[in-house]
Amino acid sequence: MTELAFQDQYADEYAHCYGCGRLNEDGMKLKSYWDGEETVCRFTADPKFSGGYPGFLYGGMIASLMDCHGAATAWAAKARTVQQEATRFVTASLKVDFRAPAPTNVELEVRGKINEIKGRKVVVDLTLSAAGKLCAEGSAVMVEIPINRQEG
Ligand SMILES: CCCCCCCCCCCCCCCC(=O)SCCNC(=O)CCNC(=O)[C@H](O)C(C)(C)COP(=O)(O)OP(=O)(O)OC[C@H]1O[C@@H](n2cnc3c(N)ncnc32)[C@H](O)[C@@H]1OP(=O)(O)O
Repeated sequence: MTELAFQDQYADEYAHCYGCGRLNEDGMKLKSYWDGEETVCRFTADPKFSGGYPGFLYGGMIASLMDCHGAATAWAAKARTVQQEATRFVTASLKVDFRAPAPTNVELEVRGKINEIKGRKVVVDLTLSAAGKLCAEGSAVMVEIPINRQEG
């Protein structure tokens, strides 16, 4: 049986994100999974996402990968620990330290680790590596959308 990605378990109304929404035809459709107590997302960036120098990814894309994987990790952590269906997490805060250039055309590995779960808030520690080399690290504060939020 193939494991379902976290993002593929979001309700349809939460599945339109450019980064990871399965229903966004133009998006990147990032997929995140458990790997023991950590989570992992793998993505190879097309050279069209280069930064100022050919062959290396622009910083906004690095942040975007960490952001979407962080939101998905928060969702999965809530589902696993509280054992209740989560709605969808949005990013309240994202901090990224860029440690080394990240290449395009090379599989990148984004990893998440739960730092804190408190009420609707989940804090996720994140890294992004290429071929085992750390390129970026940071953390995200993710907040779950209350069920009635969409109704105003
Ligand atoms: C976008 C929403 C539309 C909703 C209507 C329709 C929804 C339809 C589905 C949409 C699905 C979209 C999915 C998109 C996924 C992305 O792309 S995220 C995009 C970027 N992020 C955003 O646009 C979020 C904009 N910000 C917000 O909506 C609100 O500020 C937030 C994040 C929901 C938080 O507001 P809140 O619900 O009033 O929560 P609040 O009680 O203030 O804080 C909860 C906890 O988080 C902490 N916290 C809050 N902000 C911060 C911060 N900046 N730094 C550190 N800690 C913080 C608080 O301190 C608190 O912690 P504790 O005191 O409990 O320890």
